[in-house]
Amino acid sequence: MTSVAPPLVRLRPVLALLGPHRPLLLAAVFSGIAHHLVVLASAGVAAWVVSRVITGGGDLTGGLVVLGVLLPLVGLTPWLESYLAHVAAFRVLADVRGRVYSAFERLAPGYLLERRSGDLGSAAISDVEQLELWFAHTLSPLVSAATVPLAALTALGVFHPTLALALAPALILLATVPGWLRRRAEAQGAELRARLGELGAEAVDTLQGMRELLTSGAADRQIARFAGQDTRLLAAKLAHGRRSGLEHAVTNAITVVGLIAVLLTAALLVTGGDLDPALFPVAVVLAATTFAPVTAVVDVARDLNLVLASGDRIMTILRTPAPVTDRVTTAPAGPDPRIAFDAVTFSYGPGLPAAVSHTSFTIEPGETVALVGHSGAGKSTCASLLMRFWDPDSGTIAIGGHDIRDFPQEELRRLITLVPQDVYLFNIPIRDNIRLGRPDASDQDVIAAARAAQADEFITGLPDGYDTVPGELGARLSGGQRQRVAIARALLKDAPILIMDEAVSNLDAESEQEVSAAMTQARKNRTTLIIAHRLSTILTADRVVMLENGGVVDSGAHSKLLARSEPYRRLLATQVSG
Ligand SMILES: Nc1ncnc2c1ncn2[C@@H]1O[C@H](COP(=O)(O)OP(=O)(O)OP(=O)(O)O)[C@@H](O)[C@H]1O
Repeated sequence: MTSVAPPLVRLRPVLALLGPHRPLLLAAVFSGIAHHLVVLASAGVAAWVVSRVITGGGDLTGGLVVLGVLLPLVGLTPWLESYLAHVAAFRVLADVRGRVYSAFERLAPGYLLERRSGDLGSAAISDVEQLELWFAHTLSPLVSAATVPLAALTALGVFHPTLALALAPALILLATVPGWLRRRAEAQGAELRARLGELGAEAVDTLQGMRELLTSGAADRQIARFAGQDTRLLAAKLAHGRRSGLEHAVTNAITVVGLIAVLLTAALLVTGGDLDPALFPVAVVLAATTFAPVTAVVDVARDLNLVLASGDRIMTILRTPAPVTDRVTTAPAGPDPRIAFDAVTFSYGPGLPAAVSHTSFTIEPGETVALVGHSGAGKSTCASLLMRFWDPDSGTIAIGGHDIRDFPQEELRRLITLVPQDVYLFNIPIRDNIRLGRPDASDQDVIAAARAAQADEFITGLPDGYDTVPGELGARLSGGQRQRVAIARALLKDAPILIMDEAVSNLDAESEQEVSAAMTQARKNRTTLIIAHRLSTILTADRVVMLENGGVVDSGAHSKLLARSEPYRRLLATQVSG
């Protein structure tokens, strides 16, 4: 990702993420300024005391009392700065993480299909974490770096203006160091974050597809691919490190040259009789202390490119508009679960062919309609449109006579339950997986739903029964078992409309019988749309709607279609299993 906007413009939205935590960070900034001023003052006073001891002159009590007051503050103020800045940063990070997760939900599933999940995971976790550098370690030092040197220059100027003039060039030069290689640094930051995201995505892909990799003998190739990406990440890190090291070296050199300049100037002023010798150590200590906050900022600024890149990646997610938005806040009262597609046309993006074209069909309350068609005919798209994952380009979909856009999405999805083909089980106990759509359901209700879905018997046979954790992606359960858990989930949610995407993969005869019994149970008293791949399912449907190239070619009872439609007979012969 290349960005042409200057860093301050790009950091502004990142700053806005502070939100209600602004006062906390402001308190950290004040503590930071106080810390540097206290260090400056105590170093100055200490140098003054030392020079009085060396020159053997006068009463030290006043200086020692001031030191006695300042020294505890030297310890307290940085602790306070660090504590407050970290509390603010961690709170902001928690907020931003919440906003990124909400954005995932808002953008699902369209945007998520276009991006790799490992890369999105990296944005949600490590990019957000990267912002800590900005909120906890950059903002406060940045303000201190701007204010403290001014105080030191003023003090030196009071001793002798030439001292301030000797220090100023080094300070100004130091402040410009992050700008020297800015473009290169930003490109490196973007590259590094992108490579990290890519590697995360590859790792997730590899783990998810491990079975396929092993069975196709492609594991070695994948390892080589992974190693290739790792090498690219290493190259990006080395480039970042080289530039960062160069900046560090330059910063050190400028600091030393600046100190020598003040030392020499002060020495010349003392020998020329223009500066009180007692002020010599004070001037040198002041100059040395002044560099600390500036170099601290230059040090963190070396990694600011990573913050900018992470901020860009996060803002891209937060700013992407949702594919569907709510236009109402309340749903129509108690709609009949009658579904009507009316001349619906939809394509997945500009320039792409219509996935569904002028499609019209209805499902009466309590009726089961089997949606059939060749692969790519538009069956899943119809189901996605009914759940408003996308809105049609033209035409309407209505439930109980109300356009589905007249329901808030949450209310609409409360009316519908989906049993997908590829059931996703979370790595939490089976009982909580079943409870997903109704978290307040009692254990008895969970068990009743599992019984109705023919799942209770196998669940109670598992080592931990309903407390068994099904493993990542439900890996410890068979396909038929996962489907029955999903049906139990649907039964427990008890929505009036059911969408089922029947599994294409072959289940063994026993599993198939159990899944089909569970499906029959789930369909009772519900308006059901089944994306059907089996004749046995089609036979139990009240009506069949056949799609071809996104449009309805025929609909009616199976027996009638069988008698009158050649495309339907061909479909049954080639695509539908027994
Ligand atoms: N996310 C997407 N982006 C772009 N095109 C898509 C997307 N999903 C589906 N399509 C395209 O839309 C068309 C309809 O796909 P859809 O998944 O609805 O068909 P289907 O009948 O459900 O097929 P299958 O039985 O194979 O699942 C196909 O041409 C497909 O390539």
